[in-house]
Amino acid sequence: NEDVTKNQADPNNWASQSGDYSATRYSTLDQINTSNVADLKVAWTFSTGVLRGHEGSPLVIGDVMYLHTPFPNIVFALNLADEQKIIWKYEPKQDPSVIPVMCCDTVNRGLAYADGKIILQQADTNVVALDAKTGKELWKVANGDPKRGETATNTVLIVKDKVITAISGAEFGVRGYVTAYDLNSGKKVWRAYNIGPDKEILFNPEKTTSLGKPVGKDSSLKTWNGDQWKIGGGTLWGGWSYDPEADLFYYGSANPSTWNPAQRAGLDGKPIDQKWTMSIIARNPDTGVARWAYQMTPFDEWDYDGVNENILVDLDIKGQKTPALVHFDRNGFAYTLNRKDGELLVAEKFDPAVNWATGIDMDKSSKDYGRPIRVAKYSTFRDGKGQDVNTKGICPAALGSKDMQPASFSKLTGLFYVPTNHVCMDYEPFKVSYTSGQPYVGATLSMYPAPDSHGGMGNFIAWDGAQGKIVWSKPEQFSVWSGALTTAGGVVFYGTLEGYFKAVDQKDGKELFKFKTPSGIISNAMTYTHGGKQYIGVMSGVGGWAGIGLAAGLTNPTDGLGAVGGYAGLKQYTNLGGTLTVFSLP
Ligand SMILES: O=C(O)c1cc(C(=O)O)c2c(n1)C(=O)C(=O)c1cc(C(=O)O)[nH]c1-2
Repeated sequence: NEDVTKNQADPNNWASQSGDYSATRYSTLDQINTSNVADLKVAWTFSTGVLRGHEGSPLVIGDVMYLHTPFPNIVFALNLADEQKIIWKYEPKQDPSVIPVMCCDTVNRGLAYADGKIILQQADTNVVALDAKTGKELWKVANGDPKRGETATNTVLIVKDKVITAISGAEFGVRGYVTAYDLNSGKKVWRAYNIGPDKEILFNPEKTTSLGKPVGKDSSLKTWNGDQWKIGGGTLWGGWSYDPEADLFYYGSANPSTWNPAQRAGLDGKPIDQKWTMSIIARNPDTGVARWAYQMTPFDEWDYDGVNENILVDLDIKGQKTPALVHFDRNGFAYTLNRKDGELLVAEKFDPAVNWATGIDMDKSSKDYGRPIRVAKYSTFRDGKGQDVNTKGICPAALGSKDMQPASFSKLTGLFYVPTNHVCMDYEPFKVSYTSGQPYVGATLSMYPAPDSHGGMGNFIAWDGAQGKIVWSKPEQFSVWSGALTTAGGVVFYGTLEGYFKAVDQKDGKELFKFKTPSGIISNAMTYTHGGKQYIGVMSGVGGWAGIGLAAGLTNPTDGLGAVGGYAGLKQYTNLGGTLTVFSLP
């Protein structure tokens, strides 16, 4: 979309959730830099009036900031040229019965802007286009049905005249799909499922490839036992990216359901892949047809959803400039692929705790090429005997070495800055039956800091995507559940679950600034200018999966799929909130 490209190219704006189509979250602004960031002061704050987890970030287009909230998904337009006065406020009417159908808090990952329209996807899956000037509703379309377990938390991707969007609910047996709507009318253009028959997943058996080979007929169907695929999960709710040159957009798919692997084994009782869950998929935005796909975790046994963002940068790999895609997966491996054809280039652990696999098979002649090399004792399937057995000490935990919190790529250093988790788990699968719209999980979990390490549950790291190596690592007490921002000022910004907003040096991870905001931070740092002055913004509001205990008032340690016990210590540091804090130099 030309308007999106134009707005993204102007660093005075923060024009889309990921900053640019490549999802680098890098800004060329440098007024605030390593030598003066310690002097940052709060310029202004804004209370959203909503508690629970605040994800995503505000957008800034020219003089206007557009701000969203978790359920009920209120949208504010604030006039930056007139003391942040509220220009308009949009409050959708949503049935609160959607709240218990959301797996991991009532979060929303933010708005999109194009051609004078603000696009919001509400928790109840309604996609709404608002007139950016007036907040008037232009069109509205239901992308799913919460009664079937379908909800929404994602931002949308706008490419050309299409609004591309996702669906959540793999913990409710929802079969995931990606849908394109016409930006001007809201009319549905195409829908592609991630699992099922070829004509529904829009895979071309001869032309869609995986690791360089055509996927062949029924590439998904033949990896499922019977009809399980119909309630098989593989939703998508993470970050998007788009390569205009290849004309491909990229996303990852979530876990197969249920979480009890014994219920998903093949007819012969052996593991089967459950394609295309846990996969990165590259599709054409006009037709939805897949160009390539790569599955990170075949036959998932741990809930290592593959939905994390895919960052598109050109990297020097073995002396060759390569159009790369870099992905930090929940399973603890960072993958570098060729984004044009899906060739696998690098796959290495970015979390030293990872123990469920020793590595990824990189031998092109091996029948297991591209597949994880598993460690039997951390299997929760155990040759079919894992049901009702508590497998202990699996690293990472189900929420992965990294969850939805997006990383950033700095053009200054050529490195990736990654908010990570450092958490392990015990996982006990049990038999569960499917009822439409009800949880379909089938596992009891407990979570704890990675043992024999620094005692904390997170690290903020710098990563070399060409070498597949950690450059530096900064320990954090809790998982870093906030998205990173890098700038040409040499600084990288992120927030912590305790509520600190931090600035560190891209070179060595040295902490240059920190400020305790009113609540834990799970949103993404952003930057913009107004009146020639650079500002840095971040929302606080604890929640998400890691903060679900506080957000939903849960205290039983195994509630919140094990996160309540794991992050119980958070309540000593912070409380619910919903505030935007904007910083500037004095
Ligand atoms: O499978 C799904 O459909 C689904 C949806 C969501 C979501 O929409 O927030 C999460 C997850 N899974 C999930 O596995 C997960 O770790 C997670 C973390 C969060 C969060 O916002 O903190 N959401 C979700």
